Amino acid sequence: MAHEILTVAQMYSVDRAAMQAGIPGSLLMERAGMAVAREAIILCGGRPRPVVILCGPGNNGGDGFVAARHLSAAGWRVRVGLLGDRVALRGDAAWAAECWTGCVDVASPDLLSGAGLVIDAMFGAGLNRPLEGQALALVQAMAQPGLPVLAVDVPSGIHGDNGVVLGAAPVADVTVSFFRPKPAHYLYPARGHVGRLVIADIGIPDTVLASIGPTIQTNDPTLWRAQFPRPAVTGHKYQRGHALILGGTVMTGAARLSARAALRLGAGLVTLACEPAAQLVYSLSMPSLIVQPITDAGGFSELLADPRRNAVLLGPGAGTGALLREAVLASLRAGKAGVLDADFFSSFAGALSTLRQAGLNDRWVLTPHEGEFARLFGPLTGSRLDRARHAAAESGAVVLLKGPDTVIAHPDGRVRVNHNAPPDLAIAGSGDVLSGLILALLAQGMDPFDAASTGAWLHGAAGQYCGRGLIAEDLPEAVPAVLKQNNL
Ligand SMILES: NC(=O)C1=CN([C@@H]2O[C@H](COP(=O)(O)OP(=O)(O)OC[C@H]3O[C@@H](n4cnc5c(N)ncnc54)[C@H](OP(=O)(O)O)[C@@H]3O)[C@@H](O)[C@H]2O)[C@@H](O)CC1
Ligand SMILES: Nc1ncnc2c1ncn2[C@@H]1O[C@H](COP(=O)(O)OP(=O)(O)O)[C@@H](O)[C@H]1O
Ligand SMILES: [K+]
Repeated sequence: MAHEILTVAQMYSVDRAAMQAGIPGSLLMERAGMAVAREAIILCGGRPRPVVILCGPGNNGGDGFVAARHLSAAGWRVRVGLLGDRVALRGDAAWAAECWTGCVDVASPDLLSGAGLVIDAMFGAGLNRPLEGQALALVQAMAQPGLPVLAVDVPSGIHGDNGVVLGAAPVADVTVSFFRPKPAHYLYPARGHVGRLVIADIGIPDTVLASIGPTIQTNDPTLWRAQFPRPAVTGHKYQRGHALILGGTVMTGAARLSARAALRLGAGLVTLACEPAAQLVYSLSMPSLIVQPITDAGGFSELLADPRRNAVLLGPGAGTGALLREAVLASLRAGKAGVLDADFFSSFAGALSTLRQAGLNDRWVLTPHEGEFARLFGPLTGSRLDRARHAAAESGAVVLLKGPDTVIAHPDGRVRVNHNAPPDLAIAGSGDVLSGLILALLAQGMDPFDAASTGAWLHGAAGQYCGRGLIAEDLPEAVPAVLKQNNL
């Protein structure tokens, strides 16, 4: 299964490389339009419906003309509406329009009356400004209840790279794109407009990717299955890593959730360090948890001195006092691997250089949600993907930017987009479970970028497994079933 996501610029390079390899652009367009026609037939259960195809002035419109020809040949009643002037069509789009022998109307909202399906072939990769005028009116007209929409490449109005809606965009039932997906197919808000995504093979050989060097991937077990830690037959607990968590005194639920997740995902031992006032809460919560009372950061440093304690989680429920700050700096200086989450971001707001000086590097995973992200990194611009990548480069650490489209970025520029998380995960404590999952994988020696990817995916899978009504406590308990289900 292919995991690459290509930016619009990379897709244009792919196009050029395919043509240099001797595949004419018109052939690519022919196959693209055929794929669109095929998916329209599937969408309508094989029963022809009156279809309106709205074609734009570029090659996206060209795909529409090809689809029109194939649907018409299959016995469908096809009306084509063109946005712009027919004589202004160029290149392959002009060729595709010439091959269409039916009539071509001026694209207008009236055309849609009586339609059983609309194919949106107005703008794809070439969208370069917000929709207005007639294009905007057409998108608004597509929002009729009960009118299915099939989008070609991307719903018109969606920018392929950043997932932003420029003005307006239809909410498609199906989007048919070609060769590889674009970032917008996975990033919100665009993802909410894409519907079912079909990536059609239009005969571009995978070999063209060698010269492109894609850096963005969709997150999936095939990327990290081979690195997933499994207990050795003759292994003992110390070979499965010893995770260390700093627990707070007031919000004790957070660190308990993290600890539970770390234990469930196979960390050999989990120690939770806390002030004596909270010791009983933690001790009584989980018999398998080791609880170590500490009175200050010196006590935490003593725990760090044991090299077997190889992975540290700092932040969930930890409060924003001196203890957390000093524990973070001591852990970085000690050269541990770990996860920095939750209260860590308030404690180190705008203090990236302090963290870097203390030794923040790619053994560490930062797991902010949008608000926490802005606290540490400031108001960065660009897509979530751009911002996570920028933050990873700036911090030197792996950055996992949480959300329905969690983005995981490595400082070397690699990025993965997670896409299996159900909205049921948007609940208190859910992020604490995620950081505990990643901690367990780091403790077991997994590469931090893979650990973050694996943690995000398992978190999404656990959310799906529990379904509606889940609470954060359910997620660690779902881990054994999810591992079994996925043969991990
Ligand atoms: N391998 C591949 O990738 C393959 C790609 N293929 C297809 O090619 C598509 C890309 O084609 P493309 O480059 O011609 O761009 P496209 O999306 O048609 O738009 C450009 C036109 O829109 C105009 N325009 C832009 N924004 C506008 C706005 N807001 N409002 C109004 N006008 C606006 C812009 O006008 P201008 O900026 O010049 O004024 C220009 O005329 C791609 O999405 C896929 O469907 C397949 O055929 C096969 C293989
Ligand atoms: N709409 C959503 N769909 C899917 N996952 C979501 C959605 N909203 C949040 N999440 C996930 O839920 C978790 C919430 O984490 P966070 O905000 O840190 O919660 P908490 O601090 O209460 O633990 C993150 O893993 C995030 O990716
Ligand atoms: K489109």
